[in-house]
Amino acid sequence: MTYKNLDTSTAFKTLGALEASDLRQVLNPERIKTYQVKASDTLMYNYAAMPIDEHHLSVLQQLSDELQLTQKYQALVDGNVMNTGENRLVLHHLTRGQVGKTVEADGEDKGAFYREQLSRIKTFSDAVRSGTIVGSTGKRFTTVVQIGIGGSDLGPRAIYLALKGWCTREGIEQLNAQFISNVDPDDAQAVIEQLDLERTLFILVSKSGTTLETLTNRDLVIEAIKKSGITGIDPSAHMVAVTSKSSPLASSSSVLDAFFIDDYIGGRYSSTSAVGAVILSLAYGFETVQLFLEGAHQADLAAQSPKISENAALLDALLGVYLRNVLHYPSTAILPYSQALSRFPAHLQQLDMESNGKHVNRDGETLSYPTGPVIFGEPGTNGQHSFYQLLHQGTDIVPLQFIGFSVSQYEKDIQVEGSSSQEKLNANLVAQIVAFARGKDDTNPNKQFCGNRPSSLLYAKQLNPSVLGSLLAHYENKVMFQGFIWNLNSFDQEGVQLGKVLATKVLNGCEGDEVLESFIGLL
Ligand SMILES: O=P(O)(O)OC[C@H]1O[C@](O)(CO)[C@@H](O)[C@@H]1O
Repeated sequence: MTYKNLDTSTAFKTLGALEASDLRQVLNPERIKTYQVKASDTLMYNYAAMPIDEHHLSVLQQLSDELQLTQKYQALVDGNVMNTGENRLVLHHLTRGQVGKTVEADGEDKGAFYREQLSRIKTFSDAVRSGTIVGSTGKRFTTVVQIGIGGSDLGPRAIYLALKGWCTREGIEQLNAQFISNVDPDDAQAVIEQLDLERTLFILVSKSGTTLETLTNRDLVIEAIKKSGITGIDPSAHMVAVTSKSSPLASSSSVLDAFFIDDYIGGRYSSTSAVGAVILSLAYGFETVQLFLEGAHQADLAAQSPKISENAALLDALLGVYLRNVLHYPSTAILPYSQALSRFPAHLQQLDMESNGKHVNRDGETLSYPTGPVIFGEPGTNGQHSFYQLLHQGTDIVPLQFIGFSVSQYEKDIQVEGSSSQEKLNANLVAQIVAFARGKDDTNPNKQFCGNRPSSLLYAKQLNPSVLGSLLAHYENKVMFQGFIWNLNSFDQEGVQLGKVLATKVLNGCEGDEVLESFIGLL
């Protein structure tokens, strides 16, 4: 297998010479029906509103073949060292099923290790949910609070919120879940204020076991429990850990139990490991976790096909690179028309920007082309009343990724003026795609919409655990393929270190406790 920079590729040069399709002209019903690929059995990727035609597609296929993108994916799932910066395997796919070969590392079968953790999570969460395991004062747990940051917060929080409505309508018994992430003491305090501590189980999540924010928040919570004045309450009976076996947390005796991941699961790729599974299983039950993992596994299997006509993640990745490196668009907006996905753009922000926000290739050589775009987003229709003005009429073109569902989660809706709220939501979704693509002429330049603004659509019937799993894995695989295309290592994050080092310097007494004083003191 060969690794090479994008700008040395023959197919990329051919791609650059093609003229982009004009979306004001090309969007038609036939194209909408045919320009789509299954991301899994339940999730579709539609690219009718992308500025490309059959010619571009055939060159994108050549680009994929030339850069051996699916072979690289196969190498990854087969257990090769793909995180070259940290000399690690990349195994998050194994947390939801077997895509490649059996992987042996650290003297064990890694698939068996992740399955064993899942089985322990099932046993533990069943016991908590049934009341077999109770708090230190004998009361049943009704609330779980995840303490973690970055990948130990964003993905789990996004998936928890994404499934609440579905689980409620299904009648699934639920434990309430809350999250503490920021080292800002107000974040923890706002959560603690609302808790019945006797009925609360904290989940301390840190792969490294050394993250300053998480350890500080743990201590803050322990202090709050100790100071609560509740007779007989024991903080260690109200806390479990999710960490790696080599972390300092693993040997801590001050937790009720510990569940493990390892160095081969990157934080932003850890939602389907114990990092996401513990809270999801406690809150919604293990069956919900299983459905979620199966959906993710389906998308992983679909990502193996070398044909872009069968591989939505691969095609989404290639089209994203076309927009970024040929049309030079610097950002991408994620626009879920689903309130349940309110934190999903924030998760994708970390996934994409921490993975592919790199300026050197996997061999450490400086790249001469742009890599990962800036990612941002909000659910529709809220975003429409906020930043869509710039998207429609601003001077930058921002590619858009819409996400939509036919049926709401609670399935409770009313008709107002002849339509339901869900119909209004989806009417807005498709109206936006057409408005961005086609624009509108007007004699008043202020009311002119230039159009020709690209978008794609991921859609399914309803946001359920399996669809959510597919959606999550689709994006993980898209980001991975883009990393291969740009010849990056998408699995380390050295860019977050410098700020941590300088903050520690300030804390170690470098200078002052006022913001400006410490700022000057660092120079
Ligand atoms: O799970 P940990 O080790 O506490 O790390 C939390 C987060 O910190 C980061 O390393 C960035 O600082 C992320 O990649 C990670 O998700």
